[in-house]
Formats: sequence, structure tokens, C-alpha cells
Amino acid sequence: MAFFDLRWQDFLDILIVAFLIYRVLMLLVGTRAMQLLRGVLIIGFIGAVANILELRSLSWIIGKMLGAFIIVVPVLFQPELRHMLEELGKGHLWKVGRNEEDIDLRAEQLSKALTYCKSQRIGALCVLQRDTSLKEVWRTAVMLKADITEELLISIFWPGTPLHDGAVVMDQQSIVAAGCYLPLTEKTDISRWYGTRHRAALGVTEMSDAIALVVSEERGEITAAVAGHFSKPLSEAQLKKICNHYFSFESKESNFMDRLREEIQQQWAGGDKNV
Ligand SMILES: Nc1ncnc2c1ncn2[C@@H]1O[C@H](COP(=O)(O)OP(=O)(O)OP(=O)(O)O)[C@@H](O)[C@H]1O
Repeated sequence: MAFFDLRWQDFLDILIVAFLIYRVLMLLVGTRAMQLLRGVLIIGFIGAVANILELRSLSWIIGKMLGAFIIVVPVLFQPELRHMLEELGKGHLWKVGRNEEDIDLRAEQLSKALTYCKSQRIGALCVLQRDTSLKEVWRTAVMLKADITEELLISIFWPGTPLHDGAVVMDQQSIVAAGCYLPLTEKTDISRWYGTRHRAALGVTEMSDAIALVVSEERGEITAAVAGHFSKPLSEAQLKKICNHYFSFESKESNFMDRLREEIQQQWAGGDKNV
């Protein structure tokens, strides 16, 4: 078919299909199904090469294998498919913006965890990564890439556990790493009451645009550090507001293409290893 034979309906068709692929990929990013996609792409690539080289038996086997995926995929990925259908039912597949429920949930989990640490006088330091990558900080720490939950954060900071020393670094989607060693501030004009936890919080916000939330074990208060400066002790409502603001902030890191690229790099690097 020549290019000029294309009807306006064909353009509409292509646009709709591209949009559907984009939304489905968006739902898949960060799930187990991405590993399957990697497998299918590798098999498809081998199949294409076999076709070009006219390796008939190999292309026949690969053709059959890809056909079998139609039956295998719904069985293996029943939970993911159910989630996708639920999202479709809630209308999230059509929304171009991010999921507000997720943003609220993460903000609530983080603020609840820090409030609990405060009430129990458990020292904690959470660094909320923004556009400046903190790879240098977390690459030598313990990688987690875990969902942001109150229980996990409390367990990390619980005194005596292997990860309680050091900082937690998170991004808008997950707890990236724990037990991170941060650079200390060089400032000399800060209160002598501030020990190394607070100095580390100032240090990381001087070298990046991150936000650091500190729970003081001695004073039982929560403060936020931004650009090398501390806030006054935060109330629960103020803490929630900061968390909400952070998770709803449209940073470069939350950009879908960046997330997809990161996911693909991770998949090709062999899973959850340090990059
Ligand atoms: N460079 C660092 N990076 C990350 N965390 C650090 C660093 N240095 C110290 N910490 C954390 O701070 C803890 C020590 O806190 P310290 O009592 O010295 O600080 P502080 O500012 O007085 O805090 P608090 O008010 O909670 O006592 C360490 O156990 C460790 O968890």
C-alpha cells in the first residue's frame, strides 16, 4: 500500500493503538511482567534472526513458542492482569496524570512511620531524592527497591537492627536503599545540639536538591532540611503536607520514559543488582 493510500482513519487507528500500548506499558513498568516482556523480546529477536537466515526448524519452534504464550500469559500473570483490569475499571488507564491514591498512600505511610519514630524516640533519617541522583550515596548501601510502607520504615529504623544506622534514601516510587552514609555538612555555625544525624541531613541537602527528614532520638522532634537549612520542628499536619508535596511533585525522575529506561537497564543488567 502506497503512503498516499492512507486514510485519515488509519492515522486515528495508529494513534489509538500507540496510546493503548503506552498505557499498558505504564501499568507494566515495575511489575514481574516486565521480565516476561524481556523474555518475549529475546525470543522474538532470535526468531527474526532465524527467519532472515532461513533456519526453518528454529523459526518453526519459536513461532509455536510465541503462540503458546497466549495461553501461558493469563495463567502466569493472573494477579497482574487482574490489577490491570481493575485499573481499567476505575478509569485509570485513560487518565494521563498519576494515580492520586498512590501519592496519598505513600505520603501517609512515610509521615505515619516518622510520627511513630518520634513518639517512640527512635532516631531516623529519610532522604527524599528529587532531580539530583543520589547514586553515589546509595550504591555502597543496602539496595531495597521496596514499596514505601510504614511497617518497613519502622523496621529499618528499629534500634539494634542491622539497617538502623545511616539514612534511608527514597524516590517517589520506592525505598531505594537503607544504611546509607551521607556526607556531613562543613558548616560551623550550627547549634551544638546537632549531632552527626543532623549534620548528615544538612550535608546531603547541600550537595543535592533532596529533602531530608530527621527524627531526633534525643529531642523527639521531626525537622526537614532543604538546601542546607533546617525547618522548625514539624507538626504532624506539616509533615504530611511536605510528604504529599514531595510525592505529587512532577520531577524528571518520575517521568515515564525515564522510569521505563531505568527498568529496561535493570532488566538487562540482570534484575535488582546495584547498577
Ligand atoms: N554520615 C552519616 N550518614 C547517615 N547517617 C548518619 C551519619 N552519621 C551518623 N548517622 C546516624 O546518626 C546516628 C548518630 O546520631 P547522633 O546522636 O550523633 O546525631 P544527632 O544529630 O544528635 O541525632 P539525635 O538528635 O537523634 O541524637 C548514627 O547512629 C547514624 O544512624
